[in-house]
Amino acid sequence: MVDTTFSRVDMAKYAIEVLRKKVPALKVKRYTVPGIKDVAVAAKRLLDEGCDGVITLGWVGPTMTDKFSYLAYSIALQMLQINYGKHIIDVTVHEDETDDPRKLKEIAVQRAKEHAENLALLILKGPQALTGLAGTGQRQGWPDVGPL
Ligand SMILES: Cc1nc2c(=O)[nH]c(=O)nc-2n(C[C@H](O)[C@H](O)[C@H](O)CO)c1C
Repeated sequence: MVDTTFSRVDMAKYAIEVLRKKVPALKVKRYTVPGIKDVAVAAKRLLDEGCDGVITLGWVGPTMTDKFSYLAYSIALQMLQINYGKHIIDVTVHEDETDDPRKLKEIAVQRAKEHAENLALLILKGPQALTGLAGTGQRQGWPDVGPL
């Protein structure tokens, strides 16, 4: 699990909490860096140390500079997961998703928890772990939108 000091919510705390409760056998390593542009190398180091997958907990500020940083970060994570053949679940909260700070925290907590479970399932049960939910309009942090 890689998180940042830039983030305004300690998402890793909630992700670890849910994993401890639901999959206590899973061993979690945590690596905290200053910001999203420092995350890719941390994720690479965790994979080099033998982790089966990584969840990244990023926070993107509201300015255009922040958004460009996110683009660079996101491309780096895509390249890394392709090169390693292991999942890197990119949990990102965009600070402008809502103007309400309480709602923003709720989004961050919920997104981190739900994706931590997704990664745990993919690691422990493999490619069909989420197949039962395919096409169901799942959203993390916001209410699910449901199937059409
Ligand atoms: C502009 C900017 N925006 C963000 C952001 O939205 N989210 C984030 O986590 N970090 C940001 N940073 C910091 C960089 O990611 C990085 O930590 C520094 O450039 C040091 O390498 C920067 C510099």
